[in-house]
Amino acid sequence: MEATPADFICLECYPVCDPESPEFQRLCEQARVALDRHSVLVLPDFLQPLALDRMRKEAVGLIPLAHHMDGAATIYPEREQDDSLPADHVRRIRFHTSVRAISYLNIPLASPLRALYEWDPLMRFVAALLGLDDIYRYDDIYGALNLAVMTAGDEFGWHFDQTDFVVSLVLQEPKAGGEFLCRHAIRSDHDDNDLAVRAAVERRDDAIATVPMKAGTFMLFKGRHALHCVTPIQGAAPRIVALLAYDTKPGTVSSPALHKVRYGVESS
Ligand SMILES: O=C(O)CCC(=O)C(=O)O
Ligand SMILES: [Fe+2]
Repeated sequence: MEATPADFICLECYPVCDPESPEFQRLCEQARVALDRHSVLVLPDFLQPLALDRMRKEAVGLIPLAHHMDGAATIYPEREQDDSLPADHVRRIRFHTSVRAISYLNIPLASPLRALYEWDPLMRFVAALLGLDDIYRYDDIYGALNLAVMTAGDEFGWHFDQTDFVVSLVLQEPKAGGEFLCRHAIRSDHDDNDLAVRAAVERRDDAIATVPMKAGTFMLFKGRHALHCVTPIQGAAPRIVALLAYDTKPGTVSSPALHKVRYGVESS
């Protein structure tokens, strides 16, 4: 029989289709505490080993379709640089990023990863973890679901996201490095909190969390207000992460500038 998305998940630990179960309720409580304290929830061994292997092999086969983003950007990649600020202002500092991205358009229709992203019970599970009645898949044909491949020396500079929530599924871990660092709720919609942001990027901040990105892990992250980066990859094995994006509003998409830099496409 053909596998369904439910078969891809370790249902014993993560009963995503059984919201009434005590384990589901316990996960929601764990999520509430983790997201409130750190903006990030980590569920290890979420993917079944067989599904993980299929998804990893598929991702490796798609690498030739990836766009290589290699450049420096500020922590607010969506904003125009403000030249009236001093040159060393934290909002003008550029951080290096090198990542190969495979867009949603390039993920085959029969892909198990696509099936999992487009499966409503997973989205309802993510909404429940967030304590929300409804969330929406990101409406971006390139970025809603994408694969990020990073090889030796690659890193992802400090930034904030343009989506409310992202689930990262780790398909392959590097030998070393490639850790996800994040600083919980450092800014709000009304306050950029530049002083605290500077302390974080200079690593003078005890509140920076380090997430171990082990293969099979599900990581739910609130990246719009939490500053984050990925440390340089070490070793021959690429770090491969699938990024599943969601938003509180329907119809949300990334900016043309982000499409250009991340996927190499003109979208306006
Ligand atoms: O690769 C990761 O773990 C996160 C990448 C990231 O922050 C992003 O794509 O915005
Ligand atoms: Fe990000």
